[in-house]
Amino acid sequence: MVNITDKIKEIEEEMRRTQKNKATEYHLGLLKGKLARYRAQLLEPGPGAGAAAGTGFDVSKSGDARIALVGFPSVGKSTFLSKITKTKSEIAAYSFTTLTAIPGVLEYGGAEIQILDLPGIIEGASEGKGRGRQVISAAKTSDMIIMILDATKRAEQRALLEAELEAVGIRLNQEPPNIYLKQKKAGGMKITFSAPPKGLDEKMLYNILRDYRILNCEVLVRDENATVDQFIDVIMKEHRTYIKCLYVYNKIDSISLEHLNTLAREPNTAVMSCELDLGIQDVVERCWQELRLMRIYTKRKGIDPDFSEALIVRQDSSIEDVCDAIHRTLKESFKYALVWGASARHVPQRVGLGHPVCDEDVVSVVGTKSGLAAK
Ligand SMILES: Nc1nc2c(ncn2[C@@H]2O[C@H](COP(=O)(O)OP(=O)(O)OP(=O)(O)O)[C@@H](O)[C@H]2O)c(=O)[nH]1
Ligand SMILES: [K+]
Ligand SMILES: [Mg+2]
Repeated sequence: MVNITDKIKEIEEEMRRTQKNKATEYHLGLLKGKLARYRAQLLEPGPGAGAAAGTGFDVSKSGDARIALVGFPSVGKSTFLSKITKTKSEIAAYSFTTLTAIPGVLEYGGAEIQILDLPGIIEGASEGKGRGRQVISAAKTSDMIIMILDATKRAEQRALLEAELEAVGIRLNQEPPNIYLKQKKAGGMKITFSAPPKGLDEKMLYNILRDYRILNCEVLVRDENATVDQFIDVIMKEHRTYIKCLYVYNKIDSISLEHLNTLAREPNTAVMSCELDLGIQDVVERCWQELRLMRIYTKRKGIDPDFSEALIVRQDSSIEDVCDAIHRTLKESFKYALVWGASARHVPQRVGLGHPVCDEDVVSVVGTKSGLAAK
């Protein structure tokens, strides 16, 4: 049996050899499609693969959100965890000091954010080198990734790590593509472009779909900048995870001011020195902004709201999510809610379950049975 890793290598090699031009773009598109399929197979726990193949570490999610610390060995992941949480994870100058996932809790803005310190990963992690696959699976379960980089190391480290995450279907700081794909039982392929993209055409999509044995389907490409890679991502939707990532360069105490300025200008990037306690609070604030968690204050009838304790809900939450956060059966007796704050057109506004809330809204839930108003 030919090993999947070998097949992947073969395709990557062929792609490197193939010159990119108008005549080869269909062939390259097909190769990309095959590559995506093999990579997904590689991550599926096969017979005898054991738990290490596809699953992460045995740490249950807790708190309002989870952030994973991902990076090469000895960049300072554990040092950072120890700075921002009460958890102490072993710190040392040698690689692979951390061998499992160590969870800590960051308290910020009334929220509890779980921070996952992970073992260092190395090149080839996506193919199973080291604990790479376990680390990556843990990263996939998080709401956000902090990619910690060593400011004293070569610039390629960032692209290398991105490629490892990319290879297992993690898409950093990207929105899911604006392409609709629906598989059907019959009727052939119906491919439509709402605005013809520059890098895609019907023949290319047709070839890839046929290679995936998707012969009956409806496709609508709504984005004129859509790429082949994005189209493959849509086919492989179940294997793709879209996650926010903040790139953090640590150890800036050991580089020149000039180099520091260059690093700090990269997109989605922060710089810090755990050793000198520089920039750490800034990283924490950037995380809070990226997670876009909302603080909702609840209020009982006739009593002032309690501003000392916020209910934390995720971005784009509605009154329904607020109810669920208070109690899982509250919705059943829900009549209406009164809302004060940025989401209310007038105060208080009487709203239903679908009403979207804003950060720092005050909400009072009114139920059909007595005693069910928000705590
Ligand atoms: N100069 C400098 N050294 C740092 C800084 N932060 C951490 N270190 C040192 O870097 C080394 C590695 O730190 P760790 O926190 O163990 O790194 P890690 O990323 O958790 O490493 P692994 O668990 O092995 O992957 C230690 O010797 C730290 O003292 C910093 O801001 N500046
Ligand atoms: K280390
Ligand atoms: Mg560590």
